[in-house]
Amino acid sequence: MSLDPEFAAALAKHSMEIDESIAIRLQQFVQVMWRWNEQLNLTRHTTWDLFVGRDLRDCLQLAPLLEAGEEVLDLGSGNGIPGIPLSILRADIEVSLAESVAKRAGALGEIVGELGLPVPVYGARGEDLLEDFRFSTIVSRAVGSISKFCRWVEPHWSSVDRLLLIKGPKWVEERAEARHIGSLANLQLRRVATYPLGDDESSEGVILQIWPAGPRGARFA
Ligand SMILES: C[S@@+](CC[C@H](N)C(=O)[O-])C[C@H]1O[C@@H](n2cnc3c(N)ncnc32)[C@H](O)[C@@H]1O
Repeated sequence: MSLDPEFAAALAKHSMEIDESIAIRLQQFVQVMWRWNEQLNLTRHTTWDLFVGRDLRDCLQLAPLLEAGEEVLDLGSGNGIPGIPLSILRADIEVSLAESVAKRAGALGEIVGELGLPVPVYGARGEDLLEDFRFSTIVSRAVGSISKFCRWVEPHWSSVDRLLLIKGPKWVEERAEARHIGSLANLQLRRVATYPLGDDESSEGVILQIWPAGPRGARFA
């Protein structure tokens, strides 16, 4: 398989340099996911420019924040973003996907199967998985507000070290709300990446790291 010229053009337009073998794996993912998108509502990003400018941009910002050997859960994976690109970009981490809508989880299982990726897919609410499984990092995009995440994970901090949440410009209001209602008590929050979103240079994406205050979270402080 060779690189689709429109994908190559979008990568060049957004100044992203990616090893060709990795780009081809990403292309396979997108093509299979877009096929499933004809039956299920998985994404509105159905051009290479939107995939690269929005989805891949977020994944490329997230990937270097993970350490080798991490066990990562993508909570609310939906169309597989960020979890599937992450597993392609970082073969040295273990990625699992949680998706609560059964049809979408089924499609994700078919997608990772077709791509031959070692990525377990759980048709379940991500927070419920924390009863039985441990993950070093939960990653997530477009699933819930900061306070909602804090509430979901609050009983399970013994099963996860930190959250890395991909957020758009509304993160500041979400943080204010979370502080106001006390969701961030006993937690630390730090912005660990900031980057321009798409063509709109005035709009920023961020990645927020949230972890327990005190000795347990000392290595992130
Ligand atoms: C808007 S989509 C986002 C999909 C993808 N992460 C993205 O960024 O494009 C949110 C997905 O999260 C799923 N979801 C919401 N709450 C969840 C939870 N607690 N556990 C697992 N999946 C959840 C929804 O079913 C939906 O498929």
